[in-house]
Amino acid sequence: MTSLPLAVTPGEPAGIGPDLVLQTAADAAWPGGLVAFADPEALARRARELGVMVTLHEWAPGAPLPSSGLPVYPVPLAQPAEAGRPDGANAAATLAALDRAVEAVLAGHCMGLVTGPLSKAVISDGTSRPFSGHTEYLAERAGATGHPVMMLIGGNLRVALVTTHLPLRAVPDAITGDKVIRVVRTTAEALIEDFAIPEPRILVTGLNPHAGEGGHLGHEEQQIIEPALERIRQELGDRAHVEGPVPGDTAFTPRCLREADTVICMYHDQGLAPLKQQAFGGAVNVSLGLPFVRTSVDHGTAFDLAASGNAGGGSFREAIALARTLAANRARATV
Ligand SMILES: NC(=O)c1ccc[n+]([C@@H]2O[C@H](COP(=O)([O-])OP(=O)(O)OC[C@H]3O[C@@H](n4cnc5c(N)ncnc54)[C@H](O)[C@@H]3O)[C@@H](O)[C@H]2O)c1
Ligand SMILES: N[C@H](C(=O)O)[C@H](O)COP(=O)(O)O
Repeated sequence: MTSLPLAVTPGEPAGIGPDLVLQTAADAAWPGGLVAFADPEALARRARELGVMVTLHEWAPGAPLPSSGLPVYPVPLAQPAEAGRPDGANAAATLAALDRAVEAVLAGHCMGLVTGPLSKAVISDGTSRPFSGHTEYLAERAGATGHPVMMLIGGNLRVALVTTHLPLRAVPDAITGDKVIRVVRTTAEALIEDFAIPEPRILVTGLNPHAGEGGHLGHEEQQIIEPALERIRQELGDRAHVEGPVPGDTAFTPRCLREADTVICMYHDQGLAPLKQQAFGGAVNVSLGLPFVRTSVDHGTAFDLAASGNAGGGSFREAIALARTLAANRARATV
């Protein structure tokens, strides 16, 4: 299993995703083991723009990997990709590349999936289907019965989210007891099985300032989060230690973090702002609770940097390394 390649999708073809894939493949120290699902002509053009030398080899699932260069499963774009100028006409092909990569992973031809950044707006506008993010889309594609959890890992933080890509106004209604329980359960199971952390310590934040201040600043803690945590504590028993709800600011103080393996936050920016402040450019996004390993970068499409050669590849390299570790841990856990 761990000798299989990783499937990689460069993501938005006008963004920096193709740069990261090509620069990684051109690195003399690069040991190989990636297959790109992308338009070979678009990759070749970006390589020329970057001045990067990489030989691209057409690849099909099950075929042997070339001894050097970058294997590519071809997924043609509708229009030539212009660096920094996203084109909705390419949105369907960009999603198709993701679909082919997921199929290759599910069919056992690749050990996991590493995704480059997509623009949710370009995909939504270009395909006329709402696209809120890879996490939600992959869950749908993979037919996961569970509900995948978005976790970002960087610096000394692991942050998981109860709600992900939705308007802030919709967040309180989206936080239900069942959802809190599912997210804590999925996070605990992934920490134990994928990350090999026995008895993980999980800190769960509240939604409101000061975790609701005893009901004076909001009722979600008393009415929803506390009862849900009580139920999941009983379910998990000694397998994990769940604390909370703690105020969202206090959760990120050094003392709290020393006592936690993961912080579960109620909404996107409550968790990702502290994480990106600490580790942007070197952190990894991982989808917990999927039937396969999927990691991604911590940054977006950075249209301003596409084809400039100035896109940092730290997060992409970490995403590849973590995908390999998680795949190896999963393989060990299933023998
Ligand atoms: N994994 C993903 O698919 C993913 C993650 C985050 C954002 N996005 C998408 O990206 C788009 C743009 O989002 P944004 O502008 O908020 O964030 P962004 O990460 O694209 O850009 C924020 C800033 O960081 C810089 N930056 C980003 N990546 C960098 C890198 N590798 N090296 C150096 N500098 C880098 C950019 O130049 C910009 O100044 C949105 O459509 C969003 O949905 C996708
Ligand atoms: N929420 C992520 C971030 O801010 O880094 C990002 O948008 C990617 O999410 P998906 O992996 O679901 O596309």
